Amino acid sequence: MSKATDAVYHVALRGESILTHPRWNKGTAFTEQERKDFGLIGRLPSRINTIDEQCARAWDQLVSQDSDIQKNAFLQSLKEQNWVLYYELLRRNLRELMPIVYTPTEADAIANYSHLFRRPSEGLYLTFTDKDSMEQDFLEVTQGREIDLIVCSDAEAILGIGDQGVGISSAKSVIYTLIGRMNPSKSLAVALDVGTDNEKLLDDPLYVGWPHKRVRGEEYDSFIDKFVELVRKHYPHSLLHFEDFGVGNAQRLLELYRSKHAVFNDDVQGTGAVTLAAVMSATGVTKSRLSEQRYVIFGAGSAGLGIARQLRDAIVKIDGLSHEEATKLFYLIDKHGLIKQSLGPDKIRAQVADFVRKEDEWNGDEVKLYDVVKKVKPTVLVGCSTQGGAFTEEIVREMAKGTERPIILPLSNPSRLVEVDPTKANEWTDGKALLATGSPFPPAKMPNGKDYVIAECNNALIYPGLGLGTVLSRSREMTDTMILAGARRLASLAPALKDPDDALLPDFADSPDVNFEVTVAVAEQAIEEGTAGVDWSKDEVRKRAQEVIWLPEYGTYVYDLQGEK
Ligand SMILES: NC(=O)c1ccc[n+]([C@@H]2O[C@H](COP(=O)([O-])OP(=O)(O)OC[C@H]3O[C@@H](n4cnc5c(N)ncnc54)[C@H](O)[C@@H]3O)[C@@H](O)[C@H]2O)c1
Ligand SMILES: O=C(O)C[C@H](O)C(=O)O
Ligand SMILES: [Mg+2]
Repeated sequence: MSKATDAVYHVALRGESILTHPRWNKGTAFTEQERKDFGLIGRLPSRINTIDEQCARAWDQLVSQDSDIQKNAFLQSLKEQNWVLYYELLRRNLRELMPIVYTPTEADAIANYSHLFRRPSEGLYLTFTDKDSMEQDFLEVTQGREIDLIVCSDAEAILGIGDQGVGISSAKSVIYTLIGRMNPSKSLAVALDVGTDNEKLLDDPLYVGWPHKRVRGEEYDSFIDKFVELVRKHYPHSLLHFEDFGVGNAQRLLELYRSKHAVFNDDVQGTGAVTLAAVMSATGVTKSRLSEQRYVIFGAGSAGLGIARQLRDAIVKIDGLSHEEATKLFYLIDKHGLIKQSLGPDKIRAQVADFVRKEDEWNGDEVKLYDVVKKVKPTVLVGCSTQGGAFTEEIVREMAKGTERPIILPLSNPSRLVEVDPTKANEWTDGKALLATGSPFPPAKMPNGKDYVIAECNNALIYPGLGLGTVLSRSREMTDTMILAGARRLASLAPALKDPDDALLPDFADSPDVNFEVTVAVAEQAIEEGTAGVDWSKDEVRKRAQEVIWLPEYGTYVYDLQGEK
């Protein structure tokens, strides 16, 4: 592992410029020598603090904030001042602070982006009206930087809260550093502002984005294409991560670009991968195979379809069923009920065509979730519908009649949109349900009085590893088999495999080590299948993965006009 503490950095910034640069600022931790060399003596109070003392001070200030959203804003401003302190504070308190910087609080931060706005987030804003100067604007922000990872969003479907216009979220790139231990200088968050159809934002005089209806169709496509081409031209080896695009674009853009560049759609592929790992873990508990399950997926949008495809492909690959046989195990439900032939093309998106059920199996127009559960007797029920409370007591109890250990994964975020509160699902199934949720929830009580830990089945548990494995192996593509390798590695680390009463997935406190393993698995697979741009042995993959780890430690600075800025 790299030891930043021993690292010596040559830095070309002095005085105010180094104190206001979040990558280089150490605040009161600048040493005596550094204060002399960088012109800081008169700019800092005399006492030199350790990182421990700085963390203690920042923690006291953090806990004095009244609400989670204020804590989120405090941490955001800490990030703008001092990356090492920010990431170290989060690293030390990962479990407690993840829900503040990420889901669920991040949903509120994005929804209130314009009102909480103090200064632009570090990152790049590309607005439709400035499309002609896009390359210049892109280079203005990126020039001279080595960038491995670009996280972009057009904010049309932010978690389950819908269209948020220009609410740039650096939360997803923060996770690459926090959990993936990636150097934050090497990632870039990009807001693609193509307008918004959110009337509340359009009517809000304080809205900071482009107050215009969303651009769609060819104009939208050519804007996105221009951006992707810039990424390909200037950062051909980068990973381009798409986040929270609308359902009409997520899968479509992924298919359009995935053979040309290493692109990744987190909501489709990351969610598919983490859910596969959760189901593998749960079927480990029930000692059954993936191909022996009956799957009901409630909400057939980006996440639902990604999950269905990922599970289906794993069944083919691992259990050897044919594509058709595996597809038949799935029942997808969207807002018009079960996806079946009679709904017709208006109500069935092209992407779900594979999963359309035959009409002769079903009567009636719109078949509701309860009726599907009653007839199909699913063993696995997944929620990604944005419909809080949709898995009612009646539905959960009906499911429990048809299977001994119902696997119930209500994945919609943020917390208030969860399809069923896991405590309730546990109660209604007498502690039999195997549960994981998209947002963090407290443990439920088992009938024997023990806690049942609710695993967090959130794509953040795996996407940093999927991304870093792709970047590390210099792959031009993130293939389905690379993703499958990452999901299988994650599943192999599930606590429930050791103790069936334990959580279905590893805790977020362990997520850095878990993602390290995923990174290694993805890179190994890329090398084995020939997608990688390197040819390393397994030992070397592990060694290289360790070498690129970035830790939030200051190191020693030497003032050097030729140094880094
Ligand atoms: N846990 C995770 O890691 C994770 C990852 C991705 C998405 N999600 C969550 O899943 C949810 C969906 O995300 P998405 O990106 O797929 O959004 P999406 O908009 O692409 O999909 C939502 C789907 O739900 C359908 N839907 C709406 N009302 C419904 C109803 N009453 N009954 C059945 N279906 C209905 C919509 O028609 C749409 O197809 C969000 O809440 C999101 O936060 C969780
Ligand atoms: O952002 C998250 O917490 C997970 C996921 O990407 C989502 O859109 O809900
Ligand atoms: Mg998302």
